[in-house]
Amino acid sequence: APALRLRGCGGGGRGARLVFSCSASSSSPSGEGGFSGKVGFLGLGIMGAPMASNLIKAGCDVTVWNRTRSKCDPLLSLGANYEPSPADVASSCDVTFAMLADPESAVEVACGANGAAEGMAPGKGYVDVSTVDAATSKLIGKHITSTGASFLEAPVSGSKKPAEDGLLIFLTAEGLLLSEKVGLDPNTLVEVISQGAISAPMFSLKGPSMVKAAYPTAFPLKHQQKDLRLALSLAESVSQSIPTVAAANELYKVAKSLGLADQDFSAVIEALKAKEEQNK
Ligand SMILES: NC(=O)C1=CN([C@@H]2O[C@H](COP(=O)(O)OP(=O)(O)OC[C@H]3O[C@@H](n4cnc5c(N)ncnc54)[C@H](OP(=O)(O)O)[C@@H]3O)[C@@H](O)[C@H]2O)C=CC1
Ligand SMILES: O=CC(=O)O
Repeated sequence: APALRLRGCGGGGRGARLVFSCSASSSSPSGEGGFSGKVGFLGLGIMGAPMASNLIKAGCDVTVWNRTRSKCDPLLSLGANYEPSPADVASSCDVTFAMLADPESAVEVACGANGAAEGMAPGKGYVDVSTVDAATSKLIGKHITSTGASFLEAPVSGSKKPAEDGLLIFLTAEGLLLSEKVGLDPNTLVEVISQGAISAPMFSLKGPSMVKAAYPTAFPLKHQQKDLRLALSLAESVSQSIPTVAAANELYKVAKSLGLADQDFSAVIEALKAKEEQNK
């Protein structure tokens, strides 16, 4: 049977990295515990679709659901099963992943009517890989664990291409990126960032788009601005000053007002260009 392995490594505790793999063999080469079974996937957008696709290609028995039903079709062609609601996916699977746009959709899919929590039970697991804030994650965790199921918050660092290539880095810290105030070991933070897409390679990934002024969407600008909003809100809650994020957020807001919300976030450079024009 195919095996889906979830194991924490590196840093330990709140800063641990999640190594996630699905292989056609049930034996773990490292000898560590894993599990075999049915895998659910909720949210088949830019990121979710290639992640689910890789699971299927690796031999996992995958069941999908997406708000817009038609986005399931390519996955069904690859052999995925379909269920009509998050609750149905959760009840028919051993572990269910969710890759949703933002906190609101993550809560709706997990805790709303016919949400995943309704299909959870002891022995099952729910892994939210969307990028959300700590309060949202705790709320979802509360709903899921109240059913006796397990919950893991595991946002990913990477983008469309790393998702397609199976090279995403899963971050399993409870409170992300805002220093010891939110309980994160800064050494682990540095280690994790140095291995992720938010290290210097992001510049080589986005720089060419900025130079060409062509922004094919890998990570929508609207989602980047949402993440800045989440970071600002968390920082506010612990009175932490994050001036660079605040400044970046202003720039992303300008970019959104220019109609660039659905472009790749590298289009933020257009906001700088607009400011220059204004100052002429
Ligand atoms: N793109 C990237 O490079 C990266 C993105 N992320 C994070 O991953 C997450 C997903 O991003 P991405 O795949 O790019 O975004 P997309 O906009 O492509 O996908 C968003 C998904 O959320 C679903 N969704 C939105 N609102 C609702 C709702 N109210 N109810 C149910 N489902 C809903 C969409 O369904 P529908 O198809 O019906 O619209 C879609 O499946 C975000 O949290 C983002 O911050 C993390 C790392 C990199
Ligand atoms: O949400 C985006 C990321 O790369 O992290």
